[in-house]
Amino acid sequence: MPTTRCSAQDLLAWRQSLLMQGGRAVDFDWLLMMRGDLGWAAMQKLRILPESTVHLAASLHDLELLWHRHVTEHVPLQHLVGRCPWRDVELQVSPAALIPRQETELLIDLALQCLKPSESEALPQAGVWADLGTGSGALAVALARSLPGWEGHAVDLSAEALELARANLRSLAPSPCWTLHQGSWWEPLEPWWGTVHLVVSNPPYIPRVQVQGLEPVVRDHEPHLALSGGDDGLDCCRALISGAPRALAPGGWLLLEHHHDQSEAVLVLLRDAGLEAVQARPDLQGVMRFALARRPLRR
Ligand SMILES: C[S@@+](CC[C@H](N)C(=O)[O-])C[C@H]1O[C@@H](n2cnc3c(N)ncnc32)[C@H](O)[C@@H]1O
Repeated sequence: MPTTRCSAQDLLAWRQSLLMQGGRAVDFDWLLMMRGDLGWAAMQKLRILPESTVHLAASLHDLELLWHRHVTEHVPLQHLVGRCPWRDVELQVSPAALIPRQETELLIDLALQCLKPSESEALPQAGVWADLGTGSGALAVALARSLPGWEGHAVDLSAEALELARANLRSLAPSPCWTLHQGSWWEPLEPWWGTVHLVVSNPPYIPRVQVQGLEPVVRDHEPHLALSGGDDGLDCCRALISGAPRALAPGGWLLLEHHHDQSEAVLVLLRDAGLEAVQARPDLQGVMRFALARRPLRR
């Protein structure tokens, strides 16, 4: 593969000239890291030691072509490099599924906290988890790695997304503790209804009319099946919550990600479904983006 060797100041001047075409510096530096293998520390060194020599794992020409496609056709950089760092892994990504978002990483921390409310407790050794609307398989990969003794189920309506999830699970969580299912939300898990201890879902939650107003990098390149949540954005949350009391095991947890302005509505849906310990949780900006609840132990 062609590589590049040049001075730090030449690289910075080249970077500046490409940023004049458009796009964000933070995205350009992400491309340098993911395709050029130029880490954060090396990036800082460019400015401190402008005379130093830099090695990139790609040619400047290749990087220019990728940046040009990103700026002119709004192709997500993750699609151009085919990979995306997420939690402690690097996932394969493609137009078949949503690019996993950083905020969704928190859903895993929240889920593990539900299973292990205090530091002194251990995670349960066995159980059943499900990731409904798995997309690239990001959440399923994280659960399979965190809960190795558990049985896992990842569901999606999209066959293409499931193929991507399969590739990620095979390479990042190779133990045979997970199964993929094509179908709608709880429906393919009917044989397991009443036995699922932990369910995570980042469903499509954008109100239909807002989808057309999204940035082209999202609207034109990510599957609309992963984005639109119906007229008010809550159709998928309603389906997930209404099935939860039957499908969860007694005491089992449901954790959902939702849009920035849906917290109250989702909490009401969870309470109305008869779930208990209903709580909202914020993202790193302090915005309530997650909701959790559990099935009561006794009815
Ligand atoms: C917002 S994406 C989330 C993907 C992945 N979990 C993540 O966090 O990156 C929502 C996913 O739900 C899937 N989906 C949409 N409708 C569905 C349905 N009725 N049943 C199952 N999955 C569905 C989409 O195909 C998409 O992969």
